[in-house]
Amino acid sequence: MTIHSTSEASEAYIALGANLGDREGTLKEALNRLNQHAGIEVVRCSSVYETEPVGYLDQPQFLNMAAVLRTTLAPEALLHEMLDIESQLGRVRDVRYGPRTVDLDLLWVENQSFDTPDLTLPHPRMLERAFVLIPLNDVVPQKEESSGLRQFITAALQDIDGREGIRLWTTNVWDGGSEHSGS
Ligand SMILES: Nc1ncnc2c1ncn2[C@@H]1O[C@H](COP(=O)(O)OP(=O)(O)OP(=O)(O)O)[C@@H](O)[C@H]1O
Ligand SMILES: Nc1nc2c(c(=O)[nH]1)N=C(CO)CN2
Repeated sequence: MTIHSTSEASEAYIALGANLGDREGTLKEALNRLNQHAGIEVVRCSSVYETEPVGYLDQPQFLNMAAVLRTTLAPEALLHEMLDIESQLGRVRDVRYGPRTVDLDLLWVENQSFDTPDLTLPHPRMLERAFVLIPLNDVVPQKEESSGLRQFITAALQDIDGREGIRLWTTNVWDGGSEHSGS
């Protein structure tokens, strides 16, 4: 049986990236669409950073950011909504690690781990990628001892090669959007 929602809300951390079209506008629209879902509230956003492409190099620079959601959706259902929003915003999957109008990755959900063909949680590559870690560091509380996420980030930040290829784009990308439709 698949559980689509739970009555208790959980905190979920996501990464957003975009390197085609109106990158900043698409990131805002992805946040609006998440927040419009009755089971999802966007609680906090990082700054937006412009980053050099990693992995597949022959593509435009990305804008990357992270956000904290509160959600009553189970992780599989949340990922389903995120993939749906990627498609609505013109994401086409062709080149692995290649250009995209928007990429939404589910990084971490409190007290949850998954290892299925469709969902791995925590996200297996999040601690290797400065374009994920630096925005995530903005939104994870400095003194969060319970989940362990803060300790993982602090340790991983010490292992990455500084902030080369990562520039601040804007500190304030999202104004809260239109009303959240949940209670
Ligand atoms: N934690 C997760 N967050 C997002 N997608 C995930 C996760 N775990 C598994 N997936 C699966 O990965 C698939 C491919 O995702 P996607 O095309 O965005 O990968 P990518 O962005 O090119 O690479 P990467 O996963 O390294 O960021 C999705 O269809 C999804 O089912
Ligand atoms: N700078 C940067 N490089 C990438 C990114 C991204 O979001 N930012 N996403 C990728 C596919 O997951 C591959 N490479």
